Order: sequence, then structure tokens, then C-alpha cells
Amino acid sequence: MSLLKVVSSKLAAEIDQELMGPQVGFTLQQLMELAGLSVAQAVSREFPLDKAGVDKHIFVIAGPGNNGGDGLVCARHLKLFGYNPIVYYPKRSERNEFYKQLVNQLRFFKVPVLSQDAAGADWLEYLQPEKTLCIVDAIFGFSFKQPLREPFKGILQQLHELENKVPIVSVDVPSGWDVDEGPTTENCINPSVLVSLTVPKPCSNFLKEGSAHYVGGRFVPREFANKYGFDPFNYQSTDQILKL
Ligand SMILES: NC(=O)C1=CN([C@@H]2O[C@H](COP(=O)(O)OP(=O)(O)OC[C@H]3O[C@@H](n4cnc5c(N)ncnc54)[C@H](O)[C@@H]3O)[C@@H](O)[C@H]2O)[C@H](O)CC1
Ligand SMILES: [K+]
Repeated sequence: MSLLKVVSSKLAAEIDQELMGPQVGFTLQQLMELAGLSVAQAVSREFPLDKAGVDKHIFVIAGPGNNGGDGLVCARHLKLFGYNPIVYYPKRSERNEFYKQLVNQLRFFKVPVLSQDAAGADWLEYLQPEKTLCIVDAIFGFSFKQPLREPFKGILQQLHELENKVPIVSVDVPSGWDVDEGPTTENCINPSVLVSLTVPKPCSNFLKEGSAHYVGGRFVPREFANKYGFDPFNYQSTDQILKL
């Protein structure tokens, strides 16, 4: 049997469960830290600091689940790398105390975190194309199911309208895309960069030509990858990402 290059949304969730299950024993915090670091590294590879305007922001939009958590971690690392991130986190996860800690850590680093109440419809005022280096789309990952609900439906519509002016970096899955089928609805976003975590999902086959595709989330050994039907990626040296 030939090895798969992508894994379905169902398999991705199983991989996640096993990594955080009793046998392997990773915590969500550990994996999210590595995932967020990978995304920050991909951003710095695509938009090197020495070429980025110092005044420009990176606008990180964090969704309500773990994909959003990856975005919060990514923003902290971007700040440490010398960038100027702003986070829009309209619907905060109540699932876990850990999310509040991630937000506190961003405050500690003086990264602005806009909430729906504080920013309201005005979040777009913070997203001026000429002042924004890129948008990090950390809204939905492999657990997204159609149909899109508000406030994210409106947010993704705005991102779609902006995508020719500001490049979008999607975390794991372009938000709003069907994880297995790709962009199945009108007005889907078209990211310029996708950072697939652990292993790409089927929707990555629908990336527009010229987009950059990275894999990140360097946390599985060969035997584990093979058990799920893929080969480990050939990460170089201490890199957390590999351009595919
Ligand atoms: N092993 C790994 O690679 C790791 C990946 N990580 C990241 O985690 C996400 C998956 O996280 P999960 O919490 O399961 O789900 P999502 O973030 O994709 O979204 C769930 C969230 O979204 C809401 N929602 C779902 N559909 C809709 C909709 N149509 N409209 C509005 N809202 C919707 C749902 O209610 C939930 O609140 C994976 O992709 C990676 O990015 C981890 O960081 C760790 C390891
Ligand atoms: K995403």
C-alpha cells in the first residue's frame, strides 16, 4: 500500500487524541506551543524581518478552538522575533483556563488583544492594508464543520475582500474550507501561505498556484507517522517547519 500524503479530518482528530492520550501523554499545551512556534517560524521565513516595514503589524485572528490557541501562541513568538502582532480574539474559549493564561502572556508581552466587545465592528480599523504585513488565519482547523456561523462568517467575508491587498497565512486549514473537500462555498479565502500541522489535510491540494505550503508541528516519530499512513517529513537541523 502506498503511503498517504494527506490525512482526513477524521484521522487528524484520531492522531491528536492518541498524541494526548494515556499511552503517549503529550499535553495540549506542549503541542500547541510547538504548533504556534512553527507558524511563527513560517511567517518569519515568508516575511523576513529585515525586509518587513518596522511599523507594520501582523494581524492574528484567533478562533474559538485549538486552532485559535495556536494563533495566540504564534503571536507571542512573533513578538519575541521582533514583529508587531495584534490579536483579534472575538469568541474566547471557555473550555480551558489555559486560554486565559495564553491571553495573559500576550498582555505580558504588550501584544494588544482585541475582543468582540472592545473592538466590535471596528476591528477592521486595526486591519489597514498599508499597515499590515500579513494576516494569520487561526480561526478554524481540522474540526470545522459547515455551515459557517457568525461572527466568523462576516470576518471571513472581510478577509476574502482583503486577500488581494494583504497576504493571508492559514494555520493548518484555510478557515471556512471543508477540511476534506477544500473550498466548497462561494467567497472562500485564498491563503498565500498554508502551514499544515503534523501532516497536511486533503484540502491542501486545493491551494491556489503560487501559494507557499509548509508543514510544521514537529512532534511525531517515524513509527507513529507510518501507523497513520504517512512518512515523517525531512525537517532540516533545528527547523520547526519544512517547505513542501
Ligand atoms: N496534532 C496537531 O497537529 C495539533 C493541532 N492543534 C490545532 O488544533 C486544531 C483543531 O482544534 P479543535 O479545537 O479540535 O478545533 P478547531 O480549532 O478546528 O475548531 C473548533 C471550534 O470551532 C467551532 N466551529 C466549528 N465549526 C464552526 C462553524 N461552522 N461556525 C462557527 N464555529 C464553528 C467549534 O464550535 C469549536 O469551538 C488543529 O487544526 C490545529 O490547528 C493543536 O494545537 C495541538 C496539536
Ligand atoms: K485556520
